[in-house]
Amino acid sequence: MIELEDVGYSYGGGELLSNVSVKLAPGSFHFLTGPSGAGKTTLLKLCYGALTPSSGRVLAFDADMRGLDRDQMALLRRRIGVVHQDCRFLDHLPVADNIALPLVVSGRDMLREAENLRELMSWVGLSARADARPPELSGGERQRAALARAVIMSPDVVLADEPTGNVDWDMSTRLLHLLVELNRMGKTVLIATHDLSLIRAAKSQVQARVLRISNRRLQLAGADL
Ligand SMILES: Nc1ncnc2c1ncn2[C@@H]1O[C@H](COP(=O)(O)OP(=O)(O)OP(=O)(O)O)[C@@H](O)[C@H]1O
Repeated sequence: MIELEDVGYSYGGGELLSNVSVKLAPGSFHFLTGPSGAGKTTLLKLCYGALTPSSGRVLAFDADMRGLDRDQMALLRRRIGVVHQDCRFLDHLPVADNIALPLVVSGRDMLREAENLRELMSWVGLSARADARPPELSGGERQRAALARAVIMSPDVVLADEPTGNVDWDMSTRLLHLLVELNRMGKTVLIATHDLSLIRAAKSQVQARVLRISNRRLQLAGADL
């Protein structure tokens, strides 16, 4: 699905990632962990083409991202749903409209999509909050809305950047459960998190590989988490 081949990433401040190779196989579930500033968000951005590697290459659905033109990239990005760390809502629009935004942008017939949107809002438990504005939402509601928006285009891959940041434990496990459900539906899932207790909680629900960024390298974490 998504494959990083010997990827390095450098910026003005120096080399952040070095010789990173990983394959997110179809239907797999991965956690990505590591200390703050290790490069988790950067690695996610490389996976969905928001950043270009300084060396090596990123393949998505067997295509080298670097060789894709704008339209091809746009099509590819529809197959990858991203839950951003900061949610990124349009605060003047109701929650339902924010969730539906990817449909609108891609020119879908919103009348035909209405049922899809209703079902998705119910799945994340936000039916009663459809008309609220994002600033009125709690942290957990924001994260669930961000998850709904990430999957409204039925992507094959879901990349979630700290989806349980700023929510309590009950909400963290609820969000985790939603991501596990997506995986059971066949989606490839990658969650970046510094929360090791979340990773431990997932063990009884899903077979997950845990990747850790340490000293610019990506390693497979052992069972000692
Ligand atoms: N293009 C860039 N220009 C400047 N700084 C950058 C750039 N790319 C990454 N960085 C820096 O690299 C570091 C890694 O950032 P990143 O957000 O990927 O880490 P992270 O592991 O997700 O951290 P956190 O857990 O705190 O979210 C940060 O210090 C960031 O400021």
